[in-house]
Amino acid sequence: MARYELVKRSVALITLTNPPVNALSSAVRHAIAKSMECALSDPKVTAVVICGENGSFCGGADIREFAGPLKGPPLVPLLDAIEAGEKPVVAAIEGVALGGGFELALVCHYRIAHSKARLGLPEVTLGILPAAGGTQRLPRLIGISAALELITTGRHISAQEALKLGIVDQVTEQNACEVAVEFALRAVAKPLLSRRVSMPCKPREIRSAAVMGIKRECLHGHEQDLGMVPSLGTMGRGIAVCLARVGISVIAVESENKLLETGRQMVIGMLERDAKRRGVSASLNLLKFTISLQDLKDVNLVIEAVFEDMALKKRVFQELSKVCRPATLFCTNTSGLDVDALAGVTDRPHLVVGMHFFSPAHVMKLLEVVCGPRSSSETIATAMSLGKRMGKVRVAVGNCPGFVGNRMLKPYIDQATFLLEEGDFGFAMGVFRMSDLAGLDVGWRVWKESGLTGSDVDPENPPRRRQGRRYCPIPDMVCEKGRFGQKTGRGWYMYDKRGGTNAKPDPLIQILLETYRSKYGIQPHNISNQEIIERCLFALANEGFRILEDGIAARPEDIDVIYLFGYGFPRHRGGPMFYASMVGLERVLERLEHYHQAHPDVPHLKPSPLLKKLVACGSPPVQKWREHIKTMHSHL
Ligand SMILES: CC/C=C/CC(=O)SCCNC(=O)CCNC(=O)[C@H](O)C(C)(C)COP(=O)(O)OP(=O)(O)OC[C@H]1O[C@@H](n2cnc3c(N)ncnc32)[C@H](O)[C@@H]1OP(=O)(O)O
Repeated sequence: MARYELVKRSVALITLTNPPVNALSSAVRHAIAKSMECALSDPKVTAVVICGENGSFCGGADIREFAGPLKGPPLVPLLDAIEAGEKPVVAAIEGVALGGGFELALVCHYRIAHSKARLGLPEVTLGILPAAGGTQRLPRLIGISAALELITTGRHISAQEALKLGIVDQVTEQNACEVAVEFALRAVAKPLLSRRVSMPCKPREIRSAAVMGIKRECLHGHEQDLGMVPSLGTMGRGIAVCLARVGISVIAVESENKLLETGRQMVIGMLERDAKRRGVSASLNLLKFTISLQDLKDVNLVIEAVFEDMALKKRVFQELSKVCRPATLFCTNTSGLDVDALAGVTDRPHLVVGMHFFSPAHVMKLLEVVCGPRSSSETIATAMSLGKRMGKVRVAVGNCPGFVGNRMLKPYIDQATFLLEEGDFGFAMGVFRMSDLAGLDVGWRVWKESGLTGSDVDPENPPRRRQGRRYCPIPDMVCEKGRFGQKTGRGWYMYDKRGGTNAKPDPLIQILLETYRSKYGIQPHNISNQEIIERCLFALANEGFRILEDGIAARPEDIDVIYLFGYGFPRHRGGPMFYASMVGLERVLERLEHYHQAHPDVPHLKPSPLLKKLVACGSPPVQKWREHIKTMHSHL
């Protein structure tokens, strides 16, 4: 199903032989895998050429196998391995490269096409989507709009158009295979990194990881021992489960034997339930629990998930630097702290990266991979690839307070609380339910740390203003009453019990609001649904535009993915940035200008320069915004 031969003494020529169009049957995939193994392990081979017999590169999946179950090696890991290989691979495309065949060509480091060749992703015409990397690699190669057009129409393109788009490196009238062999010989000395379309850098393989966390209670109970005896908290447990269920050995670190036993039982229970649901056996043998940091000395990677406190995290990383091997990667699970400040206390800042999991970590799909300015490409690639292995939707983001998701949340929540201050407490769901679920004390602690509230701050001097801008102290007042949300059974709403989920309006909150408004002479007025939506969502999107300008997210689609998978943004709205584009950027700008004029002390309502620029350029569609953004984070 594939012929393997050595030509020109050093080029492995792999010819697919599955007539009539060399489709990727299970036997062909198997033969490609075997041939690639030979080529990569044979020291005589310096380069590889893949071509198809009888003037056809590859017609994609073998439609004759569609009726039966999938057999043989899966295509995606095979393609990834070709791309990641250390010897240049050249695709010699004659006839057709369609569907999976085109995806095979995309993982080759170079593509030579005969002038009569045709390429395309016709999956959509079969009612499916390209699922072997085409939807990721093609946009990276030729940009989102050109790729989307090809993916959504399924159109075949000529070799000339492929050359113009940047899909192929050369078009030839001669035998494409012979041209490709010569090309491969010249490619031997050239670096491969930039030729890998999906990954600018090869990730490390992670076989073992440690997960460590410190619960809040431990923070207060064992202050002297911080960093020396961490313990596994809620996030740590979820992360440990995610790792073990994909076959990675996990050392979970606990602070003391009693907690060790509780943690062990909880993780084992979670893994067993998960395995039962999936009809597989639980991988309990991969788990080890310890109270000794010394046990981490040989792990490939550590995911620190200690309590969200910078001083504590720094101490943990200092300890880890002493214990772990110099090559061990350090990941911090923080929801907004400075990843670079943590990297700075280690002996290996280039090996430090943020992995922001969302709670519960074994359930929530989203993972923000936070790239610090000193994180190496390999470190980022490894975190992205590990996230993929864990089944996460991963988005690489830059390092700033709150990263993307939580940074955008601030203006959104601010607007909701200002609306609460001004008018009707009318949200049946939304910000307040979400805050109750997340825990109101989380934001309260952040505000205290940033000097917005707390015993050092005089709330009346001046009232309802902090750091020169409008400030609503109602959330602080709720927290001061010990109402931290669902976990305490009381928050913005009341619940039937601690940890309960059945939210009911609480008359005490209504009284608190009325007292507050009368103290400050606020006349409540009805606020239209339209104003609520516009102020909250346009402020959210406005911060998204700022994030794009700052190079913290590479593209608006990334922001939308974060909001869809991490923050429950309604799927049918497409995410905050897509929603803004659907509403119309001109309207978003006009409304933000209107609200900023009415609330000049709320800087988040001031339209961002990027939004203004896009409107001035005629409000291009989302996929074109990138062309108008100057700052791009080097890693994203
Ligand atoms: C594994 C990862 C999954 C990826 C998804 C996919 O790859 S989906 C499949 C994507 N590929 C296609 O949709 C290609 C469909 N085929 C065509 O468009 C055309 O057949 C062609 C390749 C452009 C050739 O067209 P032409 O007009 O020259 O010839 P025919 O249409 O008459 O086809 C000739 C014979 O080839 C058989 N054939 C075509 N494609 C496949 C295929 N993918 N698998 C198996 N066999 C294929 C076709 O059935 C004809 O056979 P006959 O025995 O002569 O009838």
